[in-house]
Amino acid sequence: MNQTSLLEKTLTINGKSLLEALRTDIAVTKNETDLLRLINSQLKKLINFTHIIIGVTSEDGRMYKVFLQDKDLDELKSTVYNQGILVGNCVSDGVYNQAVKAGSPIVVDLEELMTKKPPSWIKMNYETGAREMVIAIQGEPARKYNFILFSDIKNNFNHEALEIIEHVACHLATAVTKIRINEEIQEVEKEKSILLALSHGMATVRDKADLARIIKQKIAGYFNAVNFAVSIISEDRQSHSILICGNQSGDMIDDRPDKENFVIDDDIFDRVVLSQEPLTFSLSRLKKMAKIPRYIFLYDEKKSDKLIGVRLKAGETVIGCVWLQTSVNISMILLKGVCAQISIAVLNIIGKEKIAAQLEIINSYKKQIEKETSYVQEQKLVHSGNYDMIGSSRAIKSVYELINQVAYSNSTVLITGETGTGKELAAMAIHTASPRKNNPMIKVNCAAIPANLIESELFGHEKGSFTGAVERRIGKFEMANNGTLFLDEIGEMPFELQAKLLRTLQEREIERLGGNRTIKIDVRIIVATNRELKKEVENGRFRPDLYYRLNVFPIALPSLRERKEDIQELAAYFLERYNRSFGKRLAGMSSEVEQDLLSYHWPGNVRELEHIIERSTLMATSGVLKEVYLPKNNFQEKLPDETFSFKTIKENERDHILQTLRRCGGKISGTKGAAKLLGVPVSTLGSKINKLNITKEEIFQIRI
Ligand SMILES: Nc1ncnc2c1ncn2[C@@H]1O[C@H](COP(=O)(O)OP(=O)(O)OP(=O)(O)O)[C@@H](O)[C@H]1O
Repeated sequence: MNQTSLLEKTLTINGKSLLEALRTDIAVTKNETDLLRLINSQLKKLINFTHIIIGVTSEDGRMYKVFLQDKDLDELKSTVYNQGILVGNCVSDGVYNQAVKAGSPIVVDLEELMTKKPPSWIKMNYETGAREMVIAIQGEPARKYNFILFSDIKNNFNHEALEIIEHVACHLATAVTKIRINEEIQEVEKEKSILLALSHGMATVRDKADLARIIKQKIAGYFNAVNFAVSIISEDRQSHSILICGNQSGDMIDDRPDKENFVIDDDIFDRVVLSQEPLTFSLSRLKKMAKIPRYIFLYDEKKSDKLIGVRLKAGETVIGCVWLQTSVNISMILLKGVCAQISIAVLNIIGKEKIAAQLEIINSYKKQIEKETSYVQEQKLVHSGNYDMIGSSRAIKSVYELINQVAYSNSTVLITGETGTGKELAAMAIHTASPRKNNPMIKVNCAAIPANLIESELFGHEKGSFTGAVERRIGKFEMANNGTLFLDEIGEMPFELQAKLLRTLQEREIERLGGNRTIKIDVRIIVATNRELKKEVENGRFRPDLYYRLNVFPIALPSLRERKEDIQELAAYFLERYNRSFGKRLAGMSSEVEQDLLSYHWPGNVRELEHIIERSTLMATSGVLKEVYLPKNNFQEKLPDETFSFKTIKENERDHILQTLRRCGGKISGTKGAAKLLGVPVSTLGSKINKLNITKEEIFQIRI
């Protein structure tokens, strides 16, 4: 009779072998709970023991850790205990390896072991009252199970008990293997269903918020994520930034840190990017590094010390990483599967954002081009308008000659003359007589643009080249390409910019602000000023080299005082023009008016003449122009620029109505009323007075 049958015989109760019953029950055990129940109900009938631990070695055979323990033992559920026994112990701790070496169950006297240096889990058991234990090892070398039974009395485990333990351990090992396989199958099924649910969710991801929501709902809880982040690598691959981050309970913080770019210069990020497998880091250790990468501070090690990094790949390219801070052991296979799906979603988001950004750029270009086209058209319109140069005096004729001489060439022209003498008109005449006439003439008034903006106005800028440069903008030089650039009031050009302008004129190429490529330009330059540039040079306000570069072909426009013989012709020309635009039918002007015009000294030159005729035409009723409104005491009056102020037609209309009302003593209707004089119905004048807000005080307060 062999040993087992002997045992079975001894342990037979009511004709039934307890061992046989246990063996059969163990064989059909499906899960951990059943197995524990069995151990408590049946094994304890065969052997006297307080509790049991079933452990398993790691795949590499270097560690062993708890697979199952007697749940009744509350004292052993303390964190410290679990940390020791659950995380794992080294197989060469002096206890485990001794049992392996023995080849059969060994009894360990815990009191004696406590005098040496026992593993912490033994200490913990001793503290709960255990004084003796049996350790039995079973299974393949790569996957060994250990069964540890404790007793609170010494010499509890006799020879017979050891035999039973050895015998039962063999069956328990089979049962545990089965349970573990079952659990693994269940785990794989669960992982599959998670991945399936995730893939359904991922298919709906359109943006960061969607991805954050899906991760929070479907993954973060499963991985018990204290923190979860997805970071993406920049296009130049020099930095990475957080796309989304959050945790299972709190909201996924969507945009918070993504503005921050972390330069890829640390070992941690590099290691994750290079590793095929997820990498686990200890946060407390990372935070002891000499140079801690800033993104590591997103994770508070007090919540959990474990940070797992997994790379996200699109084809062969690593596009970012997933960071998972968790306190539990997670399936790395599942994590990799999850990350594969996150990669697709991230790629979609980045792609969409990129397309959106490109669309935005295209739209802004479109808008800019539309703006620029309309500007150019406007410019063309102005310059192709029938604004002939009027005058047949010798002085102006010599100007025409110069214009004709220079127009066909590409030479730079410097037009000088008092304000309103027709410098811009002359520039236009040069352009329209030149081979460039079908291309734009672009005007820049150097005095009208703030000094700090002239450079970008002339040369353009790239997006972000300075605060406020929210979009790329081409400059006037580029706009005028193949045409003419008219720099009015060149004397106002900031000194610092004069050198750059000189360089551009010499090299015929420009570089946009913030740009890094030079752009060839073919532009004819015409500049104008009412200052004496030579004097500006002498006073150090204008660069002499630029002055000489501009002064290639000077044209000096005569003042109207110097060509009085043109006044009549010009006045008739303007009268005709404003007759048309105001719908008037003035046949001409009286000889008194002609005389008045001739005797005036015209500090504002042709512009002033034009405005006076415009105003007088507006005020005239019918017949001939009998009166012109010249400034009083004009001969002694101040400098031209100070005397003349531009007015809109509306302002002129207001002034005119006001003056008429004053002359009529505020009378609106009747033969001597303002309405009659102005040639409008009384009701029209009444509503105009209201609209233009002309008050009684204004009418009566001021005497003309
Ligand atoms: N010879 C001319 N024939 C017809 N109109 C003229 C003549 N000269 C000037 N004008 C008109 O006078 C006005 C002022 O002319 P323009 O703007 O060319 O002068 P400017 O010398 O450039 O003035 P500023 O120095 O103030 O810029 C314009 O409306 C223009 O059409």
